[in-house]
This record gives sequence, C-alpha cells and structure tokens, in this order.
Amino acid sequence: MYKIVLLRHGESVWNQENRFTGWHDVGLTAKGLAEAQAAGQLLRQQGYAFDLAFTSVLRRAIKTLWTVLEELDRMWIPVQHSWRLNERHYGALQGLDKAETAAKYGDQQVLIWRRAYDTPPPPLADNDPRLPLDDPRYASIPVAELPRTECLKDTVARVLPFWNDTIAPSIKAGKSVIIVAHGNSLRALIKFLDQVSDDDIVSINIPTAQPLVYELDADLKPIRHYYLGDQDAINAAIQAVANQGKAKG
Ligand SMILES: O=C(O)[C@H](O)COP(=O)(O)O
Repeated sequence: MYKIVLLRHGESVWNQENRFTGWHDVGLTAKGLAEAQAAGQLLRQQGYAFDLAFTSVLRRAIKTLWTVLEELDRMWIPVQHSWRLNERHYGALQGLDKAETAAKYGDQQVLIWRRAYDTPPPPLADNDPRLPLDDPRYASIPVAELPRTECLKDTVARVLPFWNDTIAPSIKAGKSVIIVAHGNSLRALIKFLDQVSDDDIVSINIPTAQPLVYELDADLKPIRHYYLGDQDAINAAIQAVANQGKAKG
C-alpha cells in the first residue's frame, strides 16, 4: 500500500480578496502562511516524512511547500516544479471578484465557470497583458499552446502526463510523496484517481492547506482517502470555498 499527501496552498492574497486567480502569481497572506505552518506541524505530529515533493510554478504553492518542509525539517528533499500542476487557467475571469461576477451573471453561471467539467470561462484575447508570453517559467510551452482559458477537462489533460510520467513512477519506486498544488489542479487529479463522474466533480471543493491523504494499492488505485485534522473545521472550510462564487446578500 502506498500513501501520498495532496495539499492545496494556504490562503492567497486573491483568495482573501475573493478574486479569480488561475495562473496569476499571487503570494500567501499571513493567514495562508500560518495555515501552511499548521499543516506542516500536523503532518509532523502524525509522523509523515517525505522523500520527494511536487509542486507548481506558482509562488502560493511553492511557499506553502517550503513552509511545510521547514516544519518537517525536510527542506533538503528534492522538489520538482511543473506548470502542469498550476491552477486551472481562469481565462478572462482572472482578477475579477467572484461574488461581484455572480451578482452580474448569476450564481448558476459562476458555478458553471467554476465547477463544470467541460465548460471553460471566456478566454483571454491573444493581446491580453495577462498572457505570460515572456515568462521564462513557461518557455517550454509554444505560444500558441499557452492556455487562454481552461475547463477542468483541459486541466485533467495537462495534469495527467505529469502524473503518469513523473509522479506515479516515483511512488511505485517507493518514494514518499507530497503534492502541493491548487484547488482545481487537485480536483483534476482526484477526478482521475477516484474516477469521479463529470456530474459529481461539480460538488467537490478543496479547502486551503488541509492535508488530504490518499492510500493507493499496487496499481495506484485509491483504497481510501481522508483529511487529517479537525473534521468539523475542514467541512466548514469546504463549504466556505463552495460559497465563494455566490452573490452576497
Ligand atoms: O484560481 C482561483 O481563483 C482559486 O485558486 C480557485 O478558485 P475556485 O475555487 O473559484 O475554482
């Protein structure tokens, strides 16, 4: 039996401001940093020690990982970064307030943009300054293939090669692995691992910085999964994520 830990980054500045973030590279808030420290302490108390870590190329996930590894006294382990673990690209919604967007277009439309499996948000235009054209971290992606928006199906399609080619072989080689990523890149991975239906994935929300353990069999099929920590607090955090896309009042 293998055991891996999935972790969404701690609260980011744009989480706090309730803005669609996607590939925008925003840092953690003080609360987000404290959440990451608490996650690291919890993992330490429960005896977790990792040999290898995977994360995105976005600072909110990287900083969360660093903080967890510091708490675990494991800052020395190898870390692999990949844009394939980035948050789902939020297209032209990136930067907009989620509740204001719901007030303008309706809660249902925002739920579709946030959670539908195969309906992407409106895309960025090719001349949009939010496209990371000269960003060296994306130099390996041909400009024409840089995402302008993504639905979860698109995110699954770009997360899976990294899982299949890099993460899964490491797990099978006996490495103890932590993956620190984002709400929707983790939903993409969970959809694949648990074979969640296109309808059921809509209601899965991932809270910030709560360690999610997956126990996997020899073929890396999930046996069970569970969050570490206080289950009432985790359920409240999950509900709060779901509510972020609703109009106020
Ligand atoms: O990109 C974002 O805005 C968040 O990281 C995830 O947002 P969501 O829960 O609205 O999909």
